[in-house]
Amino acid sequence: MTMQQLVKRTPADYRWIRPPEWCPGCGHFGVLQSLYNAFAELNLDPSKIVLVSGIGCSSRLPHFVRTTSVHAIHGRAIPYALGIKLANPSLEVVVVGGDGDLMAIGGNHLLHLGRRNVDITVILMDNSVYGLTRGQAGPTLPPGLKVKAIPKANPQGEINPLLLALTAGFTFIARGYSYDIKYTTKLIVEAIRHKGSAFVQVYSPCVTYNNIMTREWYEKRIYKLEEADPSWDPVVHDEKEVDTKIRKALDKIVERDRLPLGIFYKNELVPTFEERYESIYDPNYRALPPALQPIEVDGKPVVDFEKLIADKIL
Ligand SMILES: Cc1ncc(C[n+]2csc(CCOP(=O)(O)OP(=O)(O)O)c2C)c(N)n1
Ligand code: SF4
Ligand SMILES: [Mg+2]
Repeated sequence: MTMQQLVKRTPADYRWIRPPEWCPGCGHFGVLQSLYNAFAELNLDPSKIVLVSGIGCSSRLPHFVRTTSVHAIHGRAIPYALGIKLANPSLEVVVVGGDGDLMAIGGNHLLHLGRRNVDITVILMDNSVYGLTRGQAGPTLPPGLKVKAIPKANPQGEINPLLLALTAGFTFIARGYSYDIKYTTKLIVEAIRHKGSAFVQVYSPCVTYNNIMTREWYEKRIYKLEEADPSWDPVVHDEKEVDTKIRKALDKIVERDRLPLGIFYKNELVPTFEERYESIYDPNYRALPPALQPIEVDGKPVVDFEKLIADKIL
């Protein structure tokens, strides 16, 4: 057993000295606490976690956590996360962001993470508005709702993030609720443990700008899949079960009047991108990933750029 494994960390070990700067009561506090709890439960070494975000109130979260982090540009957290994970697959890479960041400007990147099944966890802090820029309609705001900052009812249709993630190919799909920290912690733990791309949508109300989808609004609608159906089993145990499990997940994901929470789908039988890359391109990829390879010897680059240019590889 290594020294790292002997250390038993607590949620406080992941708290950064800078206190969160969100409005009192904001749902994002619950996601932050759930993340501290999940990291502690998994006893992750803070220096091996990389949190990546874009721009938004939600995307400020990495500032409040004692890990390596990248507060990137709006909508581009996933490409940064992909680069980090592929350069050093031993890192635990977690993306956090809002519905604006991950579903609107960054929606395309989400699709391509799913189909690649890179071992990254994405946590969507969903409040259906652009909190940081004062409450405009976000892509998950249902049509017909009139939140504070828009002049009339929302004329646009909404994105169902779980439907998008499932069809994109994410192999772990779950939904939590930020004021239920214990439950959200459990989902985040499972998502990080999962081998492959994991997506967790957390309903995380904006108490300042979303005056419709409030705590009361959610608490009238949410329920837990496994409480409603004790036989609920989202795990694909055999490849023959894939279609049936996807259909069962879809049935629940499209519910609108009631909002199910829990794990909808989990399939670890799909190889990750890292596994495929290793078997097709480089059997030493994970043992000696790009981030651990020397880039120079005695001040000279290891790579012969002249040759690469001559070979038309660059
Ligand atoms: C390229 C670009 N376009 C637009 C913006 C303005 N902007 C900043 S945050 C944001 C959306 C934030 O909403 P969300 O991701 O849902 O986070 P929340 O604040 O609700 O937690 C927008 C549109 C920007 N910073 N950069
Ligand atoms: S504006 Fe909304 S999302 Fe942003 S901190 Fe305040 S309550 Fe939270
Ligand atoms: Mg938002």
